[in-house]
Amino acid sequence: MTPKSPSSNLLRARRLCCEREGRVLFAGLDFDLAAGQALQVEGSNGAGKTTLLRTLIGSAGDFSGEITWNGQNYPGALPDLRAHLLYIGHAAGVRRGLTPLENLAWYGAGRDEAMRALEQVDLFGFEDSLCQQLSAGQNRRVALARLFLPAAPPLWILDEPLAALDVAGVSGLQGQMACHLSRGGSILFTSHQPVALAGLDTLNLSDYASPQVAPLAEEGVDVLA
Ligand SMILES: Nc1ncnc2c1ncn2[C@@H]1O[C@H](COP(=O)(O)OP(=O)(O)OP(=O)(O)O)[C@@H](O)[C@H]1O
Repeated sequence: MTPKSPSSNLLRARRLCCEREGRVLFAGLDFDLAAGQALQVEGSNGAGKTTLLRTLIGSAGDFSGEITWNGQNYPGALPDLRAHLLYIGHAAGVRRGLTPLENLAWYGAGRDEAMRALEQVDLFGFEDSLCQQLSAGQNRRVALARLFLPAAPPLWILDEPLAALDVAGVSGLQGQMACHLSRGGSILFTSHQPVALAGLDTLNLSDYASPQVAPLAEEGVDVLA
């Protein structure tokens, strides 16, 4: 197989619609994510941000519309997408019975590169502590340390990466995101906080929300005041 240049990496959605429990979360959603581009998915609680991300990584197959990766349609594109993807979900994917070093080793990192990544997220001295003994913010930093490994894949999909981080943590992560973009990587992420990234594009799910059918106050139907 001929290796693709970073500039050929492109995630694209057209007329994307997701529905949960009979409720349309978003419909008619279009976006392109190219190499070197960052896209922040915005929307209120329950708008469907996590659902969108899980759909894009192939964990939720119930959607209508079209998603392509490098020109190939889902679900056929998913094996190649996953080979180029680093996904950090809401739950961060940290194995709490392991140490930070062991967590990074699970993702294939050698000790030296894992130590360097843990230093970057200010976890030096905690590398051998069990994650279950670390704070919420420190566990988030363990998850985010994967972004600081030299072999980090080109496409990052991150669900609330800034959650639980202190000011220095936010600043360090923003710096690493900028560095990734400058190397031709791409990032799609959610955040309820503003993120300082040059050239950041936004995708607000409220622009794609369908009007919901209001409950009818029919005779014999109880409607809460
Ligand atoms: N597997 C599922 N089964 C049923 N309903 C679901 C499922 N996944 C999500 N939902 C519903 O879809 C809606 C959107 O959820 P989602 O987690 O995508 O929102 P969000 O925009 O990420 O919210 P938040 O900002 O609070 O994290 C919610 O009402 C949720 O209950």
